[in-house]
Amino acid sequence: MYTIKTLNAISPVGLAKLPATQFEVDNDSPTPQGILVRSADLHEVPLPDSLLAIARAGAGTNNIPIDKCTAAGIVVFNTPGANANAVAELVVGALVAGSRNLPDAIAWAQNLKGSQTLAKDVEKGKKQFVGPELRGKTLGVIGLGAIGSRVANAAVALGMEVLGYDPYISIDAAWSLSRSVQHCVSLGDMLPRCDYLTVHVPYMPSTKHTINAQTLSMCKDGVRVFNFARGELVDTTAMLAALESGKAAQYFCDFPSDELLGVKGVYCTPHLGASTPESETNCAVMAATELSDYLKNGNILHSVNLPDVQQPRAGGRRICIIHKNEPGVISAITGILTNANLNIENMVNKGKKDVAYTMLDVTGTIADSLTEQLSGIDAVIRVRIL
Ligand SMILES: NC(=O)c1ccc[n+]([C@@H]2O[C@H](COP(=O)([O-])OP(=O)(O)OC[C@H]3O[C@@H](n4cnc5c(N)ncnc54)[C@H](O)[C@@H]3O)[C@@H](O)[C@H]2O)c1
Ligand SMILES: O=C(O)[C@H](O)COP(=O)(O)O
Repeated sequence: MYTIKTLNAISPVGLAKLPATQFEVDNDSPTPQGILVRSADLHEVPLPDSLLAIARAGAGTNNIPIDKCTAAGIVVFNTPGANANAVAELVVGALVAGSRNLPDAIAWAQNLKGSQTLAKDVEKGKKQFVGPELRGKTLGVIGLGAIGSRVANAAVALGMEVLGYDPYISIDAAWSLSRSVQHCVSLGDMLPRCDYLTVHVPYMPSTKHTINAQTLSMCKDGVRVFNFARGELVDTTAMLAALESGKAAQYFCDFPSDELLGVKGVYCTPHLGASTPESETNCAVMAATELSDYLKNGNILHSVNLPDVQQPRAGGRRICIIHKNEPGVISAITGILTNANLNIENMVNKGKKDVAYTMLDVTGTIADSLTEQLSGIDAVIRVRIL
């Protein structure tokens, strides 16, 4: 029986992937083997020794202390692409809403309630909300992953000229991108040409303040900026100055902060990008499935800190070892298994940066001391025998 703790509301369709015969969901457990989380911040939360895996039902993992998890042999999963459609639709909605001044226009129309001259007021007042069509305008997309590529393709379909910047684009994302999206090799190549700019990169130290005073200065006057990725990607002080000077006309942001709220030209939504029933279900199902397959079978799919390793069971017992990615570990492991008179039926080893994962299916009698012997190898971080 595995104990799973959920730190945010996780869709019941996802939790149904953890049947009560094998899993108990106990949110008060001090010793869970698995955690299911959305945006709850785990940086200051103690990680118990019992914890084997954390599954983030969503894309961004900046709320999880990844290096600390890796050092403790805790596998961190996310759910790539599972909420991308929800975010992309919201961004397209924001592009239209921003361009046509819908938030201000709606608020203005609400204030007409009770007017005796409503129809006249409408016709007289509407000119203040005139805004440009998207067709023929230029959109810059920074980050062409699951979300950025969908936004770029949708903008092409709306008749926009689309510029894309992503020096690390994956092969899958590149294949899914419309051929009309123009490749920019630098932000300097893209920013001076954009009427609209949207950012879809993960938040990491290297992407902090991707939009800053310098990058904003390269933009066209009156640029409209959309940030449905992470608040930290945009330097708020620089953004507010750009709005004040007219360099930027609008800033749509899914991450409200006190400085942003109430400022003319700023439109904040309450982190709504993934908040659709479809995406909540997709993310929860994917996260629960990843967690279940790792806990029961040692298989790793969509981990952000360990290599993806999966293989069907080949009989006997399965030994799963997380270890440092350095020479001599495999021979030390196989030496111990040989001395223990165990036969290796199947074995796979993969590394990712400084860490590696070795999974072996063995036949023979496993002694109680085997976990301790394998854990005694200097480079070994965690051993599980399933
Ligand atoms: N508002 C929301 O509710 C919501 C929902 C989902 C995701 N997000 C955020 O959006 C981000 C992107 O999500 P995704 O599903 O598209 O992720 P993804 O991993 O599919 O795509 C990210 C892309 O950014 C690119 N990239 C990385 N560093 C870059 C850089 N310095 N310059 C340009 N490109 C760079 C990567 O190559 C990749 O193609 C997530 O990390 C998350 O922070 C927000
Ligand atoms: O990175 C993500 O997937 C989003 O920010 C969604 O976060 P949420 O699951 O808390 O809505």
